[in-house]
Amino acid sequence: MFSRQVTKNTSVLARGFASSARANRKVAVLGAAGGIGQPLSLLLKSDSLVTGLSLYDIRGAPGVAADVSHVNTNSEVKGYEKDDLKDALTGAEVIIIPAGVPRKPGMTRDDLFNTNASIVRDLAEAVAEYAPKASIGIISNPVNSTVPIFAEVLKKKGVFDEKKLFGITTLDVVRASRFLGEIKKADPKDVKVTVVGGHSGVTIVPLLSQTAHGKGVDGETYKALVNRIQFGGDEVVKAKAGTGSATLSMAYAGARFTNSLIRALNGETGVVEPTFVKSPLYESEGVEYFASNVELGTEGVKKINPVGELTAEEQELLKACLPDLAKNIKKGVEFVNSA
Ligand SMILES: NC(=O)C1=CN([C@@H]2O[C@H](COP(=O)(O)OP(=O)(O)OC[C@H]3O[C@@H](n4cnc5c(N)ncnc54)[C@H](O)[C@@H]3O)[C@@H](O)[C@H]2O)C=CC1
Ligand SMILES: O=C([O-])CC(=O)C(=O)O
Repeated sequence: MFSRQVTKNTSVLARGFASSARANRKVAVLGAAGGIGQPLSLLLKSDSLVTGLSLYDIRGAPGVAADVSHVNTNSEVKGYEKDDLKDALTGAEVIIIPAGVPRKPGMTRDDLFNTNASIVRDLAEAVAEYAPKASIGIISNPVNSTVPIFAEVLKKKGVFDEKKLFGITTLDVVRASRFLGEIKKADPKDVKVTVVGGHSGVTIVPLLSQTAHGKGVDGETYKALVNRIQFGGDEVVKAKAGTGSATLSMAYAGARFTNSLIRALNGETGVVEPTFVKSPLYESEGVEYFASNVELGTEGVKKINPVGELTAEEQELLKACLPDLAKNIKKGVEFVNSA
């Protein structure tokens, strides 16, 4: 099902996602009853690498758990709500977080900060207490700020491991692959696009020159494609007309990321996913977190790949990205430390 950046992968239906040497992983989803949480939980239930599924939401997760638990795969599913966060998190090795409000038309992701920052902070406090060694994937927006918020809370609690905290930016490469495939009339599974930076507007930097299919795209077509990749989320927000943002494609992207992470944790080598992590790449320019292709391993982040060679246009895109990204990161860091 998942066409991935670097390693091979085939149909989930054919093999229940990829198999791996040691398949024994409990995954917790926080925000499991939401627009993303429900289809993500279903996809994780169909992933043979997920042996336990712990579904938590402030409301509704036991119902979702009862529903997906009837899917005839081997994993155990349990649902938790309200104050049951401790039980939901205990023993979780991977925690995926789509908790928080989505955008409405006219809003930026940063407009979600006021509501989602405190949701993510509170969940980070619980994770620090009940699952401090877990690998954590953050979906909640604004990702450029929620990842630093999560990190600052874990630092305060003395349990921050930069190898184990990931902002999930997979949807950007999923979109880029699909949109470029449409233009080149190619099967998206053969179209791999590297996307770096952050996860909002101009902080999303597609590197089309680094893929064979992207090389010939220029002029207005290039500009329109870059814009569509950067603002793909807005396309969905507008089409949903006030009822939310991308949920199904995000669930697909989140399940792909989780599957890659588990395969790497289980010892598979050569697993590479784009993800927003604590990164040295632009630290000297005040950007402490940055998405690029990251090789995953048994401890989480194994190797952060550099962005590679950029065209003049891509250098301009990166120039526009860095100051915005630095601002978003600072806002997250200050939210925790000025409280
Ligand atoms: N990283 C990415 O690429 C993407 C991120 N998103 C973001 O994902 C988030 C969720 O989006 P949707 O699922 O569409 O929203 P939704 O409103 O449908 O679901 C959110 C769920 O979070 C739950 N929730 C709220 N506070 C909680 C808490 N303290 N603990 C546990 N659960 C809590 C709600 O009860 C609700 O069920 C939004 O912030 C959205 O912007 C959306 C699409 C892509
Ligand atoms: O656009 C949004 O608000 C949701 C999101 O992050 C995306 O779809 O990429």
